[in-house]
Amino acid sequence: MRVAIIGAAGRMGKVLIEAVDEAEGLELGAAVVEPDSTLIGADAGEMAGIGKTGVALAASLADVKDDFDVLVDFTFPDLTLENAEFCKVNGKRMVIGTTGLTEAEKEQLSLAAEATPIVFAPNMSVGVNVALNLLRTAAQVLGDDYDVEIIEAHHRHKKDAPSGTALRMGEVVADALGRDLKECAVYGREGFTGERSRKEIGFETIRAGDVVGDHTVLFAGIGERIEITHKASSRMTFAKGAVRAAKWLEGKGAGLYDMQDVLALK
Ligand SMILES: NC(=O)C1=CN([C@@H]2O[C@H](COP(=O)(O)OP(=O)(O)OC[C@H]3O[C@@H](n4cnc5c(N)ncnc54)[C@H](OP(=O)(O)O)[C@@H]3O)[C@@H](O)[C@H]2O)C=CC1
Ligand SMILES: O=C(O)C1=N[C@H](C(=O)O)C[C@H](O)C1
Repeated sequence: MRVAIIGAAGRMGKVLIEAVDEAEGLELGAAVVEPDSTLIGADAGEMAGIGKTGVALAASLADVKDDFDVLVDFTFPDLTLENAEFCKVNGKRMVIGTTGLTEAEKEQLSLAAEATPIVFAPNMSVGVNVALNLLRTAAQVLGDDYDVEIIEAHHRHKKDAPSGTALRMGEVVADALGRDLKECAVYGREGFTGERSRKEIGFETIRAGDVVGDHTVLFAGIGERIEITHKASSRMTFAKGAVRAAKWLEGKGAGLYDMQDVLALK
């Protein structure tokens, strides 16, 4: 199966090139950088620091249309939606790690997935996806007696907040507690806020240095608290998940899937 990576010179893009190069059964078919990049034409592997791959960095998906079967996209919402339309029209499968999409943008993605199979997940690591199931269990057992707060930390370059993973964690916990996250989420606190309402789910965001991605969900009751924490120490954990998702897509029909489907955790 031939894989194209878009956003190839990005933090995730470079690691994805390495992960695809190492993966059995996958071949790097194309790597796309932004259209004004001075890197166009350079070898993708050399740019990623793994030596020659024989794949030249391209300026657009249209330029490499015949060179891949699956597109791996860790970029930003506008571009991801554009790419999903391209994949829909050209019969390409897709693995999407991009976060920060609005509800309307997610709806647009669902429409593209009616025509082509797409795995879309805010976090491709096995650990986070196992943690989502632990959170569901914890919330079901602890119920409304425990206050829920979600704390996440990422590197200084991250553009969206809270992280896609933190939001997904919030959705899972809210769902298990019979709440709607849109109604009970509180994003940061400042000033004279009054007492905490019992059913809110709080989000706290830290942006600092080179933190790859830390998430903690705190369930705090009277006399005890439980913290479920995941810490990513290398982006390779996300890239390996994306590789797994790309392989899993082979033979799948059109539809919007996530990593819980890929890992059979549903
Ligand atoms: N699901 C998951 O497991 C994970 C998801 N993510 C998400 O992935 C996304 C990307 O993160 P990260 O790699 O850190 O971000 P980066 O900003 O490092 O990467 C994005 C890359 O896309 C490039 N780009 C911009 N426009 C185009 C274009 N038209 N064509 C091709 N490439 C283009 C950018 O180039 P330039 O900088 O020159 O504009 C940049 O190199 C984020 O949404 C992040 O939250 C991250 C890690 C894990
Ligand atoms: O931007 C990042 O770096 C990450 N983004 C994802 C998110 O928003 O949840 C996943 C991971 O934590 C790294």
